[in-house]
Amino acid sequence: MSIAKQLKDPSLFAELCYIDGKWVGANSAAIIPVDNPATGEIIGSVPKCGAEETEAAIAAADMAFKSWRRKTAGERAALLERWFDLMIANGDDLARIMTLEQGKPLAEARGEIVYGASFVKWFAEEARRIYGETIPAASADGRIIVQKHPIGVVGAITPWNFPNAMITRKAAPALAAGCTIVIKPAEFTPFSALALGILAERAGIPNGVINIVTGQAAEIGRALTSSPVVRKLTFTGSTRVGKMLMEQCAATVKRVGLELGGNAPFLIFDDADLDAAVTGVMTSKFRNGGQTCVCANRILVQDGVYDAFAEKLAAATSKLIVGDGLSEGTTVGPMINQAAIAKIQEHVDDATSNGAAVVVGGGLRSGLFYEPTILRDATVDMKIAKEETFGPVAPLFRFSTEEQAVAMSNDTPFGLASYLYTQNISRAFRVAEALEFGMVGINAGSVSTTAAPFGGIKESGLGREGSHHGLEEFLELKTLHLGGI
Ligand SMILES: NC(=O)c1ccc[n+]([C@@H]2O[C@H](COP(=O)([O-])OP(=O)(O)OC[C@H]3O[C@@H](n4cnc5c(N)ncnc54)[C@H](O)[C@@H]3O)[C@@H](O)[C@H]2O)c1
Ligand SMILES: O=C[C@H](O)CS(=O)(=O)O
Repeated sequence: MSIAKQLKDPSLFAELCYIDGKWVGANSAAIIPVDNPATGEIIGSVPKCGAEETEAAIAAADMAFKSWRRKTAGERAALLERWFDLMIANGDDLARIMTLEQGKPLAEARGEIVYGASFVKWFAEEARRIYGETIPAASADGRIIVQKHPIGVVGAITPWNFPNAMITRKAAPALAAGCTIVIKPAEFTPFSALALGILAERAGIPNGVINIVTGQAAEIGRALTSSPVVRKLTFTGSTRVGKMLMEQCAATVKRVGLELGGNAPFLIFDDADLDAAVTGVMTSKFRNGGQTCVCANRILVQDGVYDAFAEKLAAATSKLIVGDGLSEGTTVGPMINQAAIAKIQEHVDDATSNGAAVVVGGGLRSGLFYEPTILRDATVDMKIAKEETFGPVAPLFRFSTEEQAVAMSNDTPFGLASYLYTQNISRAFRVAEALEFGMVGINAGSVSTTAAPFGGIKESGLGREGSHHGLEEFLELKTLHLGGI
């Protein structure tokens, strides 16, 4: 059945791009089919745009910037509030679109819609708090005033794993700051993005303020990064592509915001509350089938609780229900594509051929459905220790001392999220401060919330999203010097 027929409001399903307030196809009329990873069925198509259409979107965003930046913070906030209200009101349809194109269980998709919308609400409120500064000058009659201005037209490139929230976490602060935006969603999940465009239009956000271009990633990316009009590129996705885009942005000295890959360690000490730690791992590891940048990738367990923890985690994992995200009770949906399955299997095969033992799962069930898997006796030389698996596989590593656990954790070029479970408050702070990661969950399996800065260090990225820090990323400081210095 077509997506539209499954929606309360079929008009939320768009198969065209949104440029300058108009719904348009590619200039060449070429399209890209989009499938449902749970069934393999083609569920629609989107325009296969390239440089020309992206340049048109940039020009529209540039024109709209002139008037959008001049709106009062209250006016921008009111439009964002209306966009938020429409997301919440249409939450069921947005969630269904997401599950159909991305695969995650419907309950998780609903959760993402609320999470995604929360950024719009948050930054609508923050728009009113873009304060400047006055600084005492060196001379008695001098004055120094610091103003904050929107950076300009923003290019945003987003991934498939969170097709709604990764867009709103960028677009909402950009618009709140007075910027306009050109968004290129992932080719696997364009319909969630386009539905957000429909709701932005209905909210009355002016033409050209939000533009959404689907199509050829490299060509659209190149048009965004090479344009002198685009003053900031914000990207969420793999470290490989992020590095390439950063290089491309150098020619026009754009500001870059990069939310890249992770390799999160999850430390469980002998003194941890083991049941709480199991709950934490289940939340962190299996959300979105393990396809989350902050997912626990390496689970490090201290000697004294290793066996007990492995047993408890295996029992909890065995209760997960793999299936179509639309089926009642499903807790783990399909992986996004064959390449994802191949990488997961490669990691499991490499681990087992080097001494790891499968406790639960370990293989493909059918189609793109991979079994939730627990591996014991994982070691640091395995691929699974070095790369992001991005699937429902939990490898258990063993450690003896706190120092060893910290060293193992930090032995990665990535630095996004990390987690630790202990009941010793001194250890909690000591270890958290020694972990080289942008975020640390202490007795917490989740670090994702609107109010907190989200982002990584090292090769996991640059800049922060969410929180009041997320707004600063879209603002430039301008210093006015009055009188003598
Ligand atoms: N740090 C974070 O906040 C965060 C959040 C979500 C995902 N991620 C990371 O994203 C990765 C998974 O996402 P993915 O597979 O979609 O990543 P990806 O890098 O393949 O794709 C991300 C986006 O970049 C586009 N893209 C691909 N090649 C491009 C090119 N040459 N030029 C311009 N754009 C290009 C894609 O079309 C997509 O829109 C994982 O590594 C995950 O950890 C990070
Ligand atoms: O994939 C990583 C995202 O940032 C998702 S979330 O913000 O942690 O939900």
